[in-house]
Amino acid sequence: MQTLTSRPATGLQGTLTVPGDKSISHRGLMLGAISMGQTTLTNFLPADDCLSTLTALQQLGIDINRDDTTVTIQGRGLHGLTASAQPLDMGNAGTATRLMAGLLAGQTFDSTLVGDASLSQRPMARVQQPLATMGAEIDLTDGHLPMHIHGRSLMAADHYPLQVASAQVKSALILAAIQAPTASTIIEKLPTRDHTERLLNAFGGDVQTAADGRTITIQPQPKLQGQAVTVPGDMSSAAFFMTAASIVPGSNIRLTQVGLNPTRTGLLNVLQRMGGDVTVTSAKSVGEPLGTVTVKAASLNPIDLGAEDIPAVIDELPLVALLAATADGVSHITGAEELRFKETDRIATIVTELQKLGVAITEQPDGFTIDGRGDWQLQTPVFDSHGDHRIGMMMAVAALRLTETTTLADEAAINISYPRFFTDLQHLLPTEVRNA
Ligand SMILES: O=C(O)C1=C[C@@H](OP(=O)(O)O)[C@@H](O)[C@H](O)C1
Ligand SMILES: C=C(OP(=O)(O)O)C(=O)O
Repeated sequence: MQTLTSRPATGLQGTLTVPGDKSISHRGLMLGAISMGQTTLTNFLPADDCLSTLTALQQLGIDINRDDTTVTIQGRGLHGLTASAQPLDMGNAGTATRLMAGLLAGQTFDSTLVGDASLSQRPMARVQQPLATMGAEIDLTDGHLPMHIHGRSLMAADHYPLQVASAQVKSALILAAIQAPTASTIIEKLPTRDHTERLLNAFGGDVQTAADGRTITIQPQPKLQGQAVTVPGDMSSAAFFMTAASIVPGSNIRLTQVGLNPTRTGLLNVLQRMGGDVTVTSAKSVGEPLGTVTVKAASLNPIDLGAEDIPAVIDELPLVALLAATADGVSHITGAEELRFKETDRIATIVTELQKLGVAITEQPDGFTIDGRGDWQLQTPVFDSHGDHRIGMMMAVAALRLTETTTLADEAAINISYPRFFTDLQHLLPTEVRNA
């Protein structure tokens, strides 16, 4: 149980560099493993999810060394992985599981993937079914982990239309497609984060997205070469402080080296549309754009988001709910049913936790409606992450608006994506409330 910091007198102040991006850290490890020669990842995210990927790749015979946020991988090429004697434990990481499914489906050996209780409830048929059209043989238990992958030669994907707007499913297919004998084409439902495409091209692959933004062509059997990759700061981690600075009066913060890939900047757009005080300065980028984001407190307007807005803000929707809870008027979030398939059913957990603040939030099948008034009436001071890192951190940000003392149960879940979260938050607080 963690005691949360309540209303800091002068708001959040100062400059912070958030840790490396989780999505890019996973992908950097995997691509390093299947490239020839050495890959170095700088500013790698040493959080539980990425460490699950790192350990799994070691079990698959790859020599990987980590010194805090610097990782060195001795790649063995596209056909250099070897069978693991033990099941691969993917922990809590959906991204690691789905991407590994695509990567391992085309290998010459069998693999078994397991995970924790939350991951074992998450849908895996979404990768099994499209991979099966490429000839993959993957067994699930009722659509869930454990996953048994019978490695075999794959066929190309021929204009495969993705059924869900999911970068994880897209990336699984791309990692399978590079192992096929001929070129593959897949068609996204909506554009989603494109880190796999960018990184594969940086390692010597050839993945092209057509002008429609949805049709992706993958050339087979690339000769991938190890690279030096600097992982940009995680926009999804920066988002907690962007939200905190927006809703805590007096705040003025600067976040540096934040990844600004346009498929990830949905929260910046949301804040701008809500009347937030946000300034973005782009920096020189290598492969992935990055820059500095300055955020000051502002009074916010309500917002409506629909299906096409969702992918670029999918992991920030708990924060969108919190922002909407401070805006004067009714916000509608629709087309976000994917939230039900995350670490928790995030529609349910967002509603449960925000109702503890007295927020007028109503659950919908595909999102929620919030009548924000800003004058919350705390109903219960004990918040719960429900084992979901993003819900826990969202409630720690909410607590910054309150004058009452509150606590967070199951706060360890935060280690999944942001072990340094409370330290970084303290760094932005005026000295008199630090370590309160
Ligand atoms: O590809 C990725 O790295 C991720 C994609 C998203 O999932 P979906 O693509 O399944 O929506 C996101 O929620 C997750 O945190 C990371
Ligand atoms: C949904 C998330 O991650 P994953 O799907 O990789 O578990 C997340 O980080 O919010």
